[in-house]
Amino acid sequence: MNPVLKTVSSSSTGYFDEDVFGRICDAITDQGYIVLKNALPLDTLNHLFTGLIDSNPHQFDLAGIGREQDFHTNEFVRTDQIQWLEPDQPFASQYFAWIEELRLRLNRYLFLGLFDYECMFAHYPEGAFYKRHLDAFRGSTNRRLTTVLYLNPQWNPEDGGELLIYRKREKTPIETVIPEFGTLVVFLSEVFPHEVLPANKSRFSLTGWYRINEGLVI
Ligand SMILES: O=C(O)CCC(=O)C(=O)O
Ligand SMILES: [Fe+2]
Repeated sequence: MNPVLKTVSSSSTGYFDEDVFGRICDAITDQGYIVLKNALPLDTLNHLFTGLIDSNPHQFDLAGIGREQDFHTNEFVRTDQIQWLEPDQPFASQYFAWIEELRLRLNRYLFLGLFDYECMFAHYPEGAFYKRHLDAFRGSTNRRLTTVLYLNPQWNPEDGGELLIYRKREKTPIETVIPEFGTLVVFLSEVFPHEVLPANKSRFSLTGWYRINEGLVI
């Protein structure tokens, strides 16, 4: 093997950067979250972006709060639109392979017991927002780890749309994330309140959750 490639392992769909997985596992252990630029291969990002721009905007539904019987929309809390992603969509296969590899590492090193993963494209039209919230839904604790991947080429700081991450009961954010193409955020879903500020143009993210295998706690 080429020594330059020694920290890179291959999969059926591409190459995994061991260093990136190690940094995510370390950060989740030490501080519960991480913000990383260019964590995923460019090829994987480009496939997702192609899938996103090919998708029919009418397939985006107004996002709701809560799940199943608890589901309702509330324009005072969030005004984004969403579309769930399925693993059998070809443009998403590399992404799901990467996510699965990360799941295995997190379980191996952190014993998180992550069982599966669900994700959605979210479209925030100009002016859309999502007020401060926690991702673990009321009545359910099975979302354990959140991932947010941004797919906005040529995003400038003055375009707004930042993700603010807080510690519970604190008003000053610990992180202000600019939603630039390729930036990935991973955090413990029940631990970090966060919010999306309005942007002055369309903003796209791919948000997902690793879940543990627990039933609803009602
Ligand atoms: O798009 C983002 O920056 C975060 C979205 C979010 O918090 C959510 O969908 O729960
Ligand atoms: Fe969220």
